[in-house]
Amino acid sequence: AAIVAYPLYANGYHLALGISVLYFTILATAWAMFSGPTRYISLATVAFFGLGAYTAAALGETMPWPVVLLAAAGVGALTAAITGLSTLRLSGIYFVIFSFGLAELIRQLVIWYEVNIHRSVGRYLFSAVTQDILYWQLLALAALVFLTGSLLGRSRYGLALRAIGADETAASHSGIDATRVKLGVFILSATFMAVTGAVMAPRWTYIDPAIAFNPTISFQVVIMALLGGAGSLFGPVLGVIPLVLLFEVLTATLPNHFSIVLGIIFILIVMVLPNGVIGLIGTARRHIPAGSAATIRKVDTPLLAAEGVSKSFSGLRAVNGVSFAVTPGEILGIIGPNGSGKTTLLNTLSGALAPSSGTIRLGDTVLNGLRPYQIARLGLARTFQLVRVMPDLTVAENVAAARLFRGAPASMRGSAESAGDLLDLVGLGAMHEAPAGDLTYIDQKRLELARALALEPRLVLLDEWLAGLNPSELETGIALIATLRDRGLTIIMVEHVMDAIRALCGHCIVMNAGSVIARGAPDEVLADPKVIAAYLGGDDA
Ligand SMILES: Nc1ncnc2c1ncn2[C@@H]1O[C@H](COP(=O)(O)OP(=O)(O)OP(=O)(O)O)[C@@H](O)[C@H]1O
Repeated sequence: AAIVAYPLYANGYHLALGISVLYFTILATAWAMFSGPTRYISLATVAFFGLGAYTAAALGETMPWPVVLLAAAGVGALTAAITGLSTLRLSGIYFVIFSFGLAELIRQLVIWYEVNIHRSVGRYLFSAVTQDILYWQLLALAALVFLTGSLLGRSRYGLALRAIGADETAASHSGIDATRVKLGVFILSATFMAVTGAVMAPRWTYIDPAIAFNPTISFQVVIMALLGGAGSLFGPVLGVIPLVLLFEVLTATLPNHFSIVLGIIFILIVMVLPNGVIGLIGTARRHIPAGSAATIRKVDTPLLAAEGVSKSFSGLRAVNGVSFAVTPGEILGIIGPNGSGKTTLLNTLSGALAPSSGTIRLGDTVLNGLRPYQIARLGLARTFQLVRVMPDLTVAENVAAARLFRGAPASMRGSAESAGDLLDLVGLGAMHEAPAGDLTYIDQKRLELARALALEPRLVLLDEWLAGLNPSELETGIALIATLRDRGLTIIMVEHVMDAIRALCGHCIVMNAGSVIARGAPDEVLADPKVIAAYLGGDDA
């Protein structure tokens, strides 16, 4: 009530401060909605904010205010969709540079438009909006951004975003369409920024590109979100309040050194408070969204067939015309010396690499040209030779991430129980709430398997899943794979542990220099002189 009634008892200066707190709260929360979980550090905030302000300046005097706000939302969303589609494949520093460049590009385009079409660089916006009304509009928008952030965090998209931030490759192979999820939330976040710009526009009366597209706004928003903690919904607001007050003091006392102080504050925050103030208070309770129940289905139709699959890397033919088929319930072994193309072959099956030629079919579906998340959703799961878990997510969340986009959502309880069943199955029953990054190497491998199984796969690709296990762990691991086969799961395993190949595989193929040199029962192929020669000539000798 005190916050809502604030304009009634605050003086003009305090109301202006309240407005600054509110608009930075919206911008920082909207920024953290996308950049917090994905860790794509965007400096494009002011691009959307400025577009919103300009939309209001252009339409504000001729159209009803709700229509102006809707138009600003539309312009922000459309710009985010166009730029996001082309650039959200970038990550790390490339994305940061792009986002900074985007703000400058849009500023230059607006200047060009104003000079050449509108024939005047600035615009006046005379509106009946008083400071009180502006404050209440921002308050309503802040409530909406928190509500949206809360719903997003609870939805499967919230966990999907965090999975993408933790390991985008693993997320894609768990059935998450990373590009679409990132784009959707980028657009949502940009829409809030644009509407904030429109709501703020009447405050200035006169708007020109230097005001509306002031790059300092983007940096301030990043600093505020990081100080508070970009990883949680209410983190950014904890950074906004002290920094708005500090910037107020700095602008009054050190107007010429403002940028230097801003830079120093930024460095201090990153060094001293990498997880923000909220990180000091404690990790916010995380939510495991609903997924579909994970049970392993028995399938009777022929499963995977590769015909003449090749993959070349700039002249090197890593996989050369490989053909094989896997029948349901079978474990196919792929063996061969180091560098013979086994992992590359698995990568073509799972969509991580597009084959240069040949056809791969899962059931009746041709997999060529499909993206990893599409193949994962068809029921082809995988583990990685170099283990890939999503380290900041808990063990249970890692498993839940793989169920987000499989089938109809189940109730929260049903979902959690099935995650528990899977974790029990792989021997991680007691570790649900542990961060995956804290697990031992072996336990991370188990978690990868549980995550693969959470996709309800028809086929699982295991890339040296048994490597590095001690003899008793190996025995347990072999028994676990046998259990999965007995439940009807089909498995392709690349393995150097020959005892496991003998114990588990009905058939195997032997690769050397990209080609299949032998195929058949393990004992037969391992006695084949060609195979012995390949191993003796290879790095394993
Ligand atoms: N992305 C890539 N770019 C260029 N060459 C690659 C790439 N990936 C693999 N190769 C090359 O392709 C060949 C096959 O590699 P691959 O990793 O598939 O072999 P492997 O049989 O899985 O080996 P290992 O048993 O050591 O894992 C190697 O010569 C490797 O250097």
